[in-house]
Amino acid sequence: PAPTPEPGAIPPPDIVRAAYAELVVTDPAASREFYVDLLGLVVTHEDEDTVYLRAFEEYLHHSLVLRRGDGAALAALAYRVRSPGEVDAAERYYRALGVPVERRAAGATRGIGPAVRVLDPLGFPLEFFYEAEHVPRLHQDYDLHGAGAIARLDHFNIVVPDVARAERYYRALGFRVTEDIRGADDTLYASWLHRKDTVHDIALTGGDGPRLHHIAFSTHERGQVLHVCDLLGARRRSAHIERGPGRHGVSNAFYVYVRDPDLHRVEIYTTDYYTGDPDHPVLSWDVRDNQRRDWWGNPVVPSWYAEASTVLDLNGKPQPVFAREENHEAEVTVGADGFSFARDTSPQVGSPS
Ligand SMILES: O=S(=O)(O)c1ccc(O)c(O)c1
Ligand SMILES: [Fe+2]
Repeated sequence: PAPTPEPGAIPPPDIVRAAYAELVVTDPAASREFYVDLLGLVVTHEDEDTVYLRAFEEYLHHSLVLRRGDGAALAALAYRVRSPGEVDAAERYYRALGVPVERRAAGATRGIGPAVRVLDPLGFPLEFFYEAEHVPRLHQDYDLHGAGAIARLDHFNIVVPDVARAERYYRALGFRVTEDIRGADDTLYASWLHRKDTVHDIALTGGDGPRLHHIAFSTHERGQVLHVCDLLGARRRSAHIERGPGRHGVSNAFYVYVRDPDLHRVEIYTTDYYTGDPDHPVLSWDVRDNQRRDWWGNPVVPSWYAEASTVLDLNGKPQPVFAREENHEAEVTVGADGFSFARDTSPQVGSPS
């Protein structure tokens, strides 16, 4: 079981939201072209090995760092905490869990203040910070926005072998579950948890892990998601589109997934829903419901279930991946994509009567 502290032993850090990801990329110039020229993110700072990117609504230095390395991987998922003291709280909490913990001086990552990096019990390199350099917010610089203007980073999605264990760990960190996908035998296939008042800051996808499934950016409107797709088509780069566009069942968000030059997966996502009241109810889906992952019942491409990014430890070493022991979602559903039934019981078009 995940080493979670006795309730009330050491309080977890007060986490505000998912704030930035640091990805290792093998060709920063190719990655820059993808994230800037195709997705439209803004360069806050760059040197020959590193590019610091942000979206138009963001005033912190960056929400994505691309750093040159030999192998594509996740170097860190960073959460913003509510005050400088909560960085110390993060250090105390994770030292009590007995996992690797490193203090980082201001500037260890350009634009970020004093921070703590940990290798968490799930095997993910997490960073907790408060202070960060403010840079101009471009939310009304409409002359700089493309028609697909990305507003902000929204969430991380990680692949973990044991979703229930991971969910316990994140709930102990103060995250609250908004939606999940369960089997008839109560197997937990996926779970979405939040700190900010949207559907999630972190999503847990059952599979061989630790691996990074995707990072997601939000736009304000569905048309902006569609423009990203149209722009990729216009540039003859449609091969970057992996899944969608479509409407999610879980979260109700409109989405598309693209793969970057290193095959890191990025979701462009919009119009999920408010989750800020204390009694916000959990929405549970049946794994056999073929509208759970796409509200229109469109198939989930196999690569979306199977492929994910390698995760590094605090010394930059790729983490071993452990096989999921429970059922894999892609295998428990039947039919074209493994779907078995829609939410209603109307006869399936084209299915044998
Ligand atoms: O495919 S799902 O509807 O389960 C889904 C919902 C929200 C997400 O952010 C996501 O990546 C996937
Ligand atoms: Fe997502």
